[in-house]
Amino acid sequence: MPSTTAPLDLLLLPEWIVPVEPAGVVLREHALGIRDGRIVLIAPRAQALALPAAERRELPGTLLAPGLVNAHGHAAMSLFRGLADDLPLMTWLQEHIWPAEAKWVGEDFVRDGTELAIAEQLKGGITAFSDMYFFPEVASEVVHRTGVRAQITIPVLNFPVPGAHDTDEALRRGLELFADLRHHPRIKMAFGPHAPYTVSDDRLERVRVLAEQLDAGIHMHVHETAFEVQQALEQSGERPLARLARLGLLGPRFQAVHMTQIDDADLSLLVQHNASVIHCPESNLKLASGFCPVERLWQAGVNVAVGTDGAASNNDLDLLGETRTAALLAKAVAGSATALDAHRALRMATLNGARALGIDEDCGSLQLGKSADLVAFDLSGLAQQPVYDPVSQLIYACGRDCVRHVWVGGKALLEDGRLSRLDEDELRAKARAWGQRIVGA
Ligand SMILES: CSC[C@H]1O[C@@H](n2cnc3c(O)ncnc32)[C@H](O)[C@@H]1O
Ligand SMILES: [Zn+2]
Repeated sequence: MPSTTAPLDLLLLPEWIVPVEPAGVVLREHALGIRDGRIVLIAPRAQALALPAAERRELPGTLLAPGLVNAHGHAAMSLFRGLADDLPLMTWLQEHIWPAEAKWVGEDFVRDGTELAIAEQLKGGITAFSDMYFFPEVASEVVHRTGVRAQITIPVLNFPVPGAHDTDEALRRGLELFADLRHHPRIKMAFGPHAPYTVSDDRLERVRVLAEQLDAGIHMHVHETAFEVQQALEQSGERPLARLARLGLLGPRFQAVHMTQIDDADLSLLVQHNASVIHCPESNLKLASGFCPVERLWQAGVNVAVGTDGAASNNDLDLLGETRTAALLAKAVAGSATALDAHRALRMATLNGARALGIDEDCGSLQLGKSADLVAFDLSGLAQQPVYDPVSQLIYACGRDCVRHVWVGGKALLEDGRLSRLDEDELRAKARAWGQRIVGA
């Protein structure tokens, strides 16, 4: 337990604090204190100002919230942003993205692409993200170095992938990484079988056994399109989610990404196994994949988180914008304007994401003892006036330009909109050089 007497390292004095848990609360005239990277105080301003603190930071006009959690993405695909637009999923994947990955994805690509993605995400208020890509050892090194928090997944597919000739090699290397990072304070390893249509039963069974042994998450694209479900029914007579349930993969650690197709039996399986759904509305819209019935899931008690997917299908890593899209789309899909209100939308983008990734003991809400993973949004701009409900303003009237400061584990990674550990000019130059190589080839 944090000491109650030692001086605070940092006392933040924003206009509003939105802890997310308890739900619906907005604190005014309050302060948040940090010691040793953890939240140790949330108290009325006057009371907090009486306490000793190494640094006090007035944040007038800002809303302090938990850092956003991007629960699904392919970080290094930031270097493929805009490479193949306006195509349906399977054409996009099979005719454009997989050939490009076979040609370009190596350690340097993953290092540079992941750095670019982390920079973009921090500038958008994201303090934790899930990464489902290749060379996880390279991605995790970048996460370690840049100070952000992440779930890194081990790729599992039926065919060779960049960085692994086969599943044996991918799992062997992945397990080494699990062991190396077992006690890392900010990196959590998980398994990333790509999708039901690219991973065989025997491979899925190996993933299940290993995930059980290691108490690790399983992160997978599932029911992304109606075509995926239809094809599985034609080939085997079984829906993909039902197959995963039969193979024993579903459980509280299972993270089903997309789920645009949900019948009553699918919903029962998700509820029964306490699995999470990760909703990626903009990728689903752009690839015309379908609509995830978020309100129906929420009302049934399913944990729904939100993700951007990769920058090649979105085309940005803007979780605040994604959450706004999710809130608007949920109303259209449910046929009800009360679906996914602003407070629940923020919860989906923070605590639900942390819960899906199994890191909610550490982050996702502003509660005593949790890591100080925070974002300060500036609501003083003209486009945010007047402020009746700061959470409504955040979800419906703010863009990434409102993100002022970001802390992870109490360390400032974005200060006044500037990255403290990454050089933007260098990132821009590297990204442009990759773009020139890729289009010039
Ligand atoms: C080890 S998984 C990485 C693999 O997934 C591909 N990918 C990116 N976005 C999607 C998507 O929306 N559906 C299915 N597959 C996707 C990515 O290009 C990598 O090959
Ligand atoms: Zn994806």
